Amino acid sequence: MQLGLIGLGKMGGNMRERVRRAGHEVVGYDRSPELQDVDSLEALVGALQAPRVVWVMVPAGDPTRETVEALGNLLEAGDVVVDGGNSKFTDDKVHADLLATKGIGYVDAGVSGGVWGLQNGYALMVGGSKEDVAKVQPIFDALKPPVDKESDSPAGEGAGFVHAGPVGAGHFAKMVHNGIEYAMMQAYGEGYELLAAVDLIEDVPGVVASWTQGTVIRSWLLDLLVRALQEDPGLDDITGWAADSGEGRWTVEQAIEHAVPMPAISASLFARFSSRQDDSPTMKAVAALRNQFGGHAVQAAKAREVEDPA
Ligand SMILES: O=C(O)[C@H](O)[C@@H](O)[C@H](O)[C@H](O)COP(=O)(O)O
Repeated sequence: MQLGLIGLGKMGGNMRERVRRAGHEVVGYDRSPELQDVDSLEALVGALQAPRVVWVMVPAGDPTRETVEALGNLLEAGDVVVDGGNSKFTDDKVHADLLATKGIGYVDAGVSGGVWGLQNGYALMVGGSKEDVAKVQPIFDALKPPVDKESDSPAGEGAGFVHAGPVGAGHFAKMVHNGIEYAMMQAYGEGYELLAAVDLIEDVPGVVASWTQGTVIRSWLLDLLVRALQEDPGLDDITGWAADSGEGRWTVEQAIEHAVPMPAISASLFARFSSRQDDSPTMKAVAALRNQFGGHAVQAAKAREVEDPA
C-alpha cells in the first residue's frame, strides 16, 4: 500500500526505510530538503491515492498540532491520520475531533524502539476505531518486530503490537511504558553506582555484563548499559545530566489523578530534575538549617568569579 510519512528525522527516516523494505510505497515529507521525497504537504497528499494513510512523526505539541490541522485542510473523508510521535494522550481526542468534522479518521500510535527500530522493529501501542486501525494495519505489520518463535515469552503473537483501545489509548499505553522506562533506568543506574563505589568489586562492567544472561533482571536496557560501559567503562566522557521530554511527568500526573501510588516512577522523574541542578537550593536550605539549629558544619560556596574590569 501507499503511506505518506511526515517527519523523516531519527525515527521517521528509519521507519520510512523499514516500511519500504516490506514492499510498501512511502512518500516522505520533511522540512529539511535533503531528507524529503516531496517538498510540501500538498505534494505529499497529491501523490497518494484515496483512501490515504498519512503518518505524522514530528515532535509532540505544537509541531504535531499544526501538522494535523494542515492535514485536516488537505485530506478528504475516508483518509486516516496516524500520530506516531510521543504526544500527550489528551491531545489525541482534540486531533480526532477536529479531523472527524471532515470525516477523516485518526489513530494514535505509541512507538518504541528508538534508533534500533530499523533493525529490530518498532513496538506499537495503538488507539482508534477498529475501522481506522484496519486501514493502517499493513503498515503496523511492516513496522512491528517479527514474532520470535524461539522466545519463551508468554505473550506469543501479542508481543510487539497492541490495539489498546479507542483514540488516546495508544499514547496512554506508551506514556506508562515510558514511566516504567524511567524507573528501570534509575534502578540500573543506582545499582551501577553502588557497584562502582566499593573497592570489593573489581570488575564493574563485568558484573553488569554477567547479569544479562539467566538473571531475573536481564533486559534490553541492561544490554544497552553493557554496551555503554564497553564504550566508556567509567562513563567518564559524559556528565550525569538527564533531560526528560514529558512522558514521565504525564505518567505521574495521571498517577495523582487516579490515586495510584507511584513511588518508583516519581522518584526516577525527580532524579532527572536533580541531575540538572549544579547546586541544589533544597540542600543549601537543609545545610543552613542544620547549621542554625545545631551549629553543624557547612561547606563554603566557591568564591564567586570576580568580573574582569577590562
Ligand atoms: O520507547 C522508546 O523508544 C523511548 O521511550 C522513546 O520514545 C523516548 O521517549 C525518548 O527516547 C526519550 O524520552 P525521555 O526524554 O522522556 O527520556
